[in-house]
Amino acid sequence: MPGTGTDGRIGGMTDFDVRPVTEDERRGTLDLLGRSLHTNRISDESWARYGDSWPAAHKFGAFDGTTPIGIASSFDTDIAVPGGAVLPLGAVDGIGVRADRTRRGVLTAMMAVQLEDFVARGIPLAALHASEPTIYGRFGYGSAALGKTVWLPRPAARLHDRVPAAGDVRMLTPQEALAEIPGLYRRIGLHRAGMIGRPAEWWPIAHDRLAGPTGSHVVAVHSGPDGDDGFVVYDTVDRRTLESPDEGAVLKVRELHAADPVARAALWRFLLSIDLVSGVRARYRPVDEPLAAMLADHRHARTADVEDDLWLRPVDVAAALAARAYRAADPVVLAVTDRQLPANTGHYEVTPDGTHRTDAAADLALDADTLGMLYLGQWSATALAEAGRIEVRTPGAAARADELFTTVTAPWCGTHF
Ligand SMILES: CC(=O)SCCNC(=O)CCNC(=O)[C@H](O)C(C)(C)COP(=O)(O)OP(=O)(O)OC[C@H]1O[C@@H](n2cnc3c(N)ncnc32)[C@H](O)[C@@H]1OP(=O)(O)O
Repeated sequence: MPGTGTDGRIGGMTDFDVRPVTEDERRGTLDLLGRSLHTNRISDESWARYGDSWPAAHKFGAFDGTTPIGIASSFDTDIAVPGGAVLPLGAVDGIGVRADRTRRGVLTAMMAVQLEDFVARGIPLAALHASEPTIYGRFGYGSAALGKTVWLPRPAARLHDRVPAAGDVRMLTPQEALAEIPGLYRRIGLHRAGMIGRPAEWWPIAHDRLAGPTGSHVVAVHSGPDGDDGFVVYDTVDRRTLESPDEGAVLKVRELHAADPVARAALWRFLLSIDLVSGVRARYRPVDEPLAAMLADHRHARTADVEDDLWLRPVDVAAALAARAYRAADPVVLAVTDRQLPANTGHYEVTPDGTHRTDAAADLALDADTLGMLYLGQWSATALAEAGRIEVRTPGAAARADELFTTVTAPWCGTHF
């Protein structure tokens, strides 16, 4: 069976075996993950509520005897790529190594087994959100979609009069949200490269934040001429104190999804209309969301941060390159080097009509993680060459690659996992 029997023995200090997690080991490995991320031990009550979202499938643990010392988890879903195709995705949603066993190769062994498993199951792309940006490049993951944090102060920030906005916004009870939002997310669809499907096991934790005992999230839905077409999930942090009783609350947007610009504008207009709020903060928004242009005074859309959001790993380079669309331009030959999955190492010709392996000389040379950065269109080949990540072997080839790979819309994931 792929993924079993990887032994680790580093300097005689650590002995471990990487193998699939069994049913009985689910809770122990979730606890281990929680400890590594410095969250609380999972209570019986929480386990009863969302233990189902931690199935044994697609989890590999590093074990010292029967004791888990590392966990690498993923779930199967799909991802939209430039041009609109949707590809199977291994969504890596939980990585952790026990604090007394770090820096001895446990993660390295688990990542090798997880990648072999993706290969064996024919999954062409893997993705994750990184706790630290220095960890995953060595395993072939590249920062593929950025997200911006915006701050809109109230009451100063308001939409200008020509922003198209129609329809109604209504708030849902937690029970209505649980029933309606998964279907609405599906109907809105994966309309940007980088968006992923949300399988059944993704929802329970989100549900817990809505309807669980500590649930603080609020959901509002937009309805247009064809029915519900957008939703926002937010919560608030009260900043009123005795010293400043009028400070108001900060409204934190957890997610905002809309099928079209009208629904999106109406949801922003709604958020900016809520009383006793000193400002609206949203993290991981698409970098090209035109909030500044939507405001009467565009300086009130303050971009507080732009950070790495989705990291992408081409697992099957030929399949991944063949699946996305390219713009009209002269072909370019890429020399890809993949240290973890050497079968990917080779030359690929990219043309507007498709891609194929070739023996032709390469115009540009790059590693698998850099291909992950280039793939969704977030970074230009020119920028990656200037940053020393792409070696230009044929003068002018980076500009040609830019013409082929550029996308009009920035990639965006919009789902935390
Ligand atoms: C997708 C997600 O779930 S993101 C969440 C990731 N988890 C966490 O951040 C929880 C806290 N951290 C941990 O559990 C561990 O430190 C891990 C999982 C990040 C790393 O596990 P380890 O077993 O220590 O990694 P391993 O020993 O295989 O290290 C491999 C290489 O990566 C480097 N590395 C590992 N972690 C880090 C880090 N946090 N920062 C910088 N370099 C790192 C190591 O130095 C090593 O480099 P080398 O090959 O040049 O010697």
